[in-house]
Amino acid sequence: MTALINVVGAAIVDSLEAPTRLLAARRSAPPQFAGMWEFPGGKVEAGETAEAALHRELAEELGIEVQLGRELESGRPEGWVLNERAAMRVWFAELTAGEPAPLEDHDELQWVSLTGGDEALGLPWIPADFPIVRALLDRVVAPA
Ligand SMILES: Nc1nc2c([nH]c(=O)n2[C@H]2C[C@H](O)[C@@H](COP(=O)(O)OP(=O)(O)OP(=O)(O)O)O2)c(=O)[nH]1
Repeated sequence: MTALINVVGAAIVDSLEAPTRLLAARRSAPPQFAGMWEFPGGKVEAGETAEAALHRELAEELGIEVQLGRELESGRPEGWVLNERAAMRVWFAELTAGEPAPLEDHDELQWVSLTGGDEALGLPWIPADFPIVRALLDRVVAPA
């Protein structure tokens, strides 16, 4: 059996304390994901912690630094299942430095409302991300 690919993603919100908006990112590559929205992030590299990988990916992709908040629990240590080969852990995050820009892998960024109905769910996310977005909306409405 091949080990799962560990992916990390950030749910970047305007405020960890009282989130009202989420920063979604539209992928520009590879072709099967281009045009779909996702949580910025990427694969954890060998010898790297998940949190360090997320900070690295956010710096590379968006040119930002963040403070990580709590993890969006999936109920499994490996995180949210993306497909038969990969799972993604997702953390809430708040900007601490930089202005997000689509430097790498994305061609558009958009702040979407987490409080005004289903704006976030209206984006064409990568299909595997919809349960994650729904869980995030539930968490924001009813914080743990
Ligand atoms: N970053 C991210 N990847 C996601 C999400 N949903 C989802 O299915 N994926 C998939 C797409 C890819 O198969 C994989 C992550 O790969 P990636 O291309 O972002 O990773 P990376 O930046 O390290 O890229 P590379 O070194 O392989 O080129 O997870 C998501 O919300 N965010």
